[in-house]
Formats: sequence, structure tokens, C-alpha cells
Amino acid sequence: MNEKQMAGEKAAEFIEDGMILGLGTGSTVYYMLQELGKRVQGGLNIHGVSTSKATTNLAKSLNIPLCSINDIDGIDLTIDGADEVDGELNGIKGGGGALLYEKVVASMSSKVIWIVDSAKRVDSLGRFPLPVEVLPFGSRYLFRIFEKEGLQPAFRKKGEALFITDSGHTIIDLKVPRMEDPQKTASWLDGLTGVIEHGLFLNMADLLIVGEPEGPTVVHRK
Ligand SMILES: O=C(CO)[C@H](O)[C@H](O)COP(=O)(O)O
Repeated sequence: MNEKQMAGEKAAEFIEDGMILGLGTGSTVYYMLQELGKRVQGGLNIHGVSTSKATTNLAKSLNIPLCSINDIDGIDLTIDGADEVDGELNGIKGGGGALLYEKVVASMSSKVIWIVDSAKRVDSLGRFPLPVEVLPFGSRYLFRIFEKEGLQPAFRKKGEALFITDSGHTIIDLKVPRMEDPQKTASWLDGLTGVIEHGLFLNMADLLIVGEPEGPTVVHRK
């Protein structure tokens, strides 16, 4: 079994009857959804809140019931992937472009579990390009600011065209190697007009499940 599948299937064990579940996005979440679909078929009663069109389509194909985020007051558990995770369970997300909805869903959740393969664990964040979701209007100006800061910005592309998120924004990927103070970087980005959201997810994950050659490891946030 590959590591993503191992992590995804292990996470499904944390799902309980009656839960409102945040459903993340990506190739690791794919495996969790397959397992969840089987349990729903077996009689498990849950409602999912999707973080992307891709997850909505997959969940529907597996007959997983979905509800609208604006019809609920909170989410019991969210299971999502991550692009890299440090020892404090801070991470970078958004490789799949769903960071905005993923962060909204995580913020509303009583518990957040991330599922990753072992290659995603890092000592400090910054190896993976940091996605910044921006308003297309004025995005060139933001691009220039990032350039001046030496962050080697790149507009994310889908083929020849710009990548457009589910909420109609564009993404600028930044290189922030050896990020010494992720909170400082997050606060700086939060303060820039036109930045809708960024992929630094700090103090959000409660549990990390890592697929490893010997089996899944469960890591709790200290
Ligand atoms: O943040 C995400 C999407 O916006 C994904 O969770 C992240 O990119 C990990 O994806 P994968 O499980 O395919 O490696």
C-alpha cells in the first residue's frame, strides 16, 4: 500500500457517526474519501463540507452526503492533506490551489487531521513554494512587491493560461527558503491589500498522520 493510501485510510478511523466532516482536497484525501464512501455505504451517517469542486465531484461520485457550509455552525472534524509539515505541525498548503476554502473549513473545525506521506515532513517550512491567493485586480503590483523582496514570485499556470481558483482568484507561488519565522511571514502577507489568503497554516492541525514504510504514524500537536 502506498504511503498516501495508508495515511488516508488511517484517518478514516477517526470519523464517527453523526459528524459534520470537513473534506480536504488532493491525492491523499482521495484515499480517505474512498474509505469514507465505503463506510457511508455500510450505514455511517455523516455530512461532508467540501473544500473544492474536485472534492465535491469525487464525494458525489461516492454517494457521500454533502451540506452547504452556510447551513452549519461548525465542523466536528476536518481531514486534509498538506504540502509540507514541520515538527510543530505548522504547514504549507495550497499545492492543489484550494487553500482559501481549506483554511475557512479548518478555522470552523473542532479538530483538524492532516494526512501526508513521509516526504512531506520538514525541519523548517519553505522547501515547498508558498502559494498566495490574490485578487486578479492589481495582482501585477503585488507580484512586483514580492519580486523586490527577493521571493521569486511566479503566477501559477494551468497549461498556457493562468490558474484560476474555485473562487475566481489567481495564485502567486513564492520561494521562501529557510523560513525563520513563519508567523512573521504570515502576518506580512495578511497585511497586503489584494492578498486573499496564503498557504501558511499555523497552529491549525491537531493531529498528523504520516504514511511510512512500516505503517502509519500518528503525531499529536505539542
Ligand atoms: O493543500 C492542498 C490543496 O490545496 C493539498 O492538501 C496539498 O496540496 C496536498 O495534496 P496531495 O495530498 O495531493 O499531496
